[in-house]
Amino acid sequence: MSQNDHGYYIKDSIIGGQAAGKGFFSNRDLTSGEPIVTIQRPLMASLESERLKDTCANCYIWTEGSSIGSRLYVKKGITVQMCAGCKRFRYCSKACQKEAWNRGHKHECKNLKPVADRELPKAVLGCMEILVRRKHGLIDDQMWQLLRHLDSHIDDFKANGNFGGIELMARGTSQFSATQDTFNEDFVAQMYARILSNSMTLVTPSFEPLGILIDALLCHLNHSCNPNTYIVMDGPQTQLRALRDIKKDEELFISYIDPTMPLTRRQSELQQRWFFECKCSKCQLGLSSQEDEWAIKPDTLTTHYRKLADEEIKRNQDDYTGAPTDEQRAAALQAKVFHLYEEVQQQPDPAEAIRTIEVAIAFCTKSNLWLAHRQPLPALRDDLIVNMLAVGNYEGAWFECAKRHRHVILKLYPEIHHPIRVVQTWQMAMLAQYLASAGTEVALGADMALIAAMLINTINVTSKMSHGSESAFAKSVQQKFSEVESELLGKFGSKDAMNAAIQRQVKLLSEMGK
Ligand SMILES: C[S@@+](CC[C@H](N)C(=O)[O-])C[C@H]1O[C@@H](n2cnc3c(N)ncnc32)[C@H](O)[C@@H]1O
Repeated sequence: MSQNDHGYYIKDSIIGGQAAGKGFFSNRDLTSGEPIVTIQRPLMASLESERLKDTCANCYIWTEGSSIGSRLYVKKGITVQMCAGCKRFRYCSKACQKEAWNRGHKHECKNLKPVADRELPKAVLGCMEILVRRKHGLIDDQMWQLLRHLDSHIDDFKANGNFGGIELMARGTSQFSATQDTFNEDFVAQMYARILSNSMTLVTPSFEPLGILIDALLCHLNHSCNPNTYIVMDGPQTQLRALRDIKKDEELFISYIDPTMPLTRRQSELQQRWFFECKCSKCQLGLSSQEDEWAIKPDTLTTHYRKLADEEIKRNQDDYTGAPTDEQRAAALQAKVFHLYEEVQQQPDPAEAIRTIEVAIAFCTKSNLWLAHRQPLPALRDDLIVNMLAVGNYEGAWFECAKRHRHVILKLYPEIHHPIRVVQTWQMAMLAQYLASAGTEVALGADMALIAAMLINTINVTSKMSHGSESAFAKSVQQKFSEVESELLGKFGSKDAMNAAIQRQVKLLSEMGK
């Protein structure tokens, strides 16, 4: 058992009666929102191909892609310049370029030059970085041993038929990194497989995905669909924080996946990517957790939807056995909606995406089966908001935000500082502010500036818990709060008058989300 004074220790873990390798445990009582581990920079982080074009490869500032002013933690006018050597990585400043150069880029830049116009997957680039840095003495023995002890799941990759692809990628990785003299092909294939099965998603402070990261310490965190901690990022700084109060010696869990998905989706994603059957406290509830709750009993489906479900079952016969049951019908309708949801993820045109989302949402509501918090309905609504903002339908996006605020957020993210709850509420606040500045009359009697102020006031408290008061995100919220407060105080004359006016908007906000 390795002990330390950071709030955690690592030891063997048993989850739902099955061995789960090593895991993190708390070495004292922890309070909700408390930081547990802070890593200044993970061992390796690698950007998606698309993000290489607009994101600093050192501090991971994403310069583009803002959803209506909610990314105020990004300095205005910031741009990235391409490395003149490799023509692949971009940096937001000379200082960032220098830091990356000294961290190891100087040993790979010239090798990447001949393949400048070739797209290389993030895992290949990440694996190259690790091999090059170790070859040149830039990863110490202790970190290297931790990394080497991570499970590569090679046998699982062999069993699922993906090992051939791994060998191919590993060959390219060896060649492009010019490390064949130091590591043999088997070793590189194992390292590549370790990256695939142990990496986490690199995200912005507002949870937009940027790429992957590997950290040999954080990789020891096991998964639960009912996690008691979460990871938040602030550029390269990666922090593990408590989602709830945690007792000494409890295991610390993060969620590797979206834990709001129904049981079968969660299980199959965990099995496919991490090769285990989840027996966490939520999975042990089977179909009786809120993620698998339907609005009506499947045996009360209308004839129309029963017929549609039977057609789906017939079309996908291999997935079902015996005569259709009511539960199978509900599962078939769910599979159909997930299919539409997956179509939306591949759709680059926002107007087309909106059309598909509206079909899927109408299917959920007209079948009467879906509760507002049952997936993929909330995920479809999130995508609807993003795509409506992309086409400039700010009012439409507002009403979807109001519905999410009223029906979904409290249910899926009950903790006041749940980072997704904080970020979604912040997006909504910034949208309200935009509508106020545009003078849009959203609803009779609605004062969008006051609604924005009310939401910003809440987030000003909760973002300090979710992200930490020193984070760029919480600081940008604090700054916005001060601006809004002084503006409104000027208008209302006193805090009491301002708060009374805000209170009158609370009911209206709820009504807008009906
Ligand atoms: C990132 S590693 C976590 C650390 C791992 N336990 C170890 O000892 O290296 C991911 C692997 O841990 C195991 N694991 C994580 N969460 C689990 C869970 N809830 N139940 C069973 N195994 C789990 C699986 O083998 C998974 O592929």
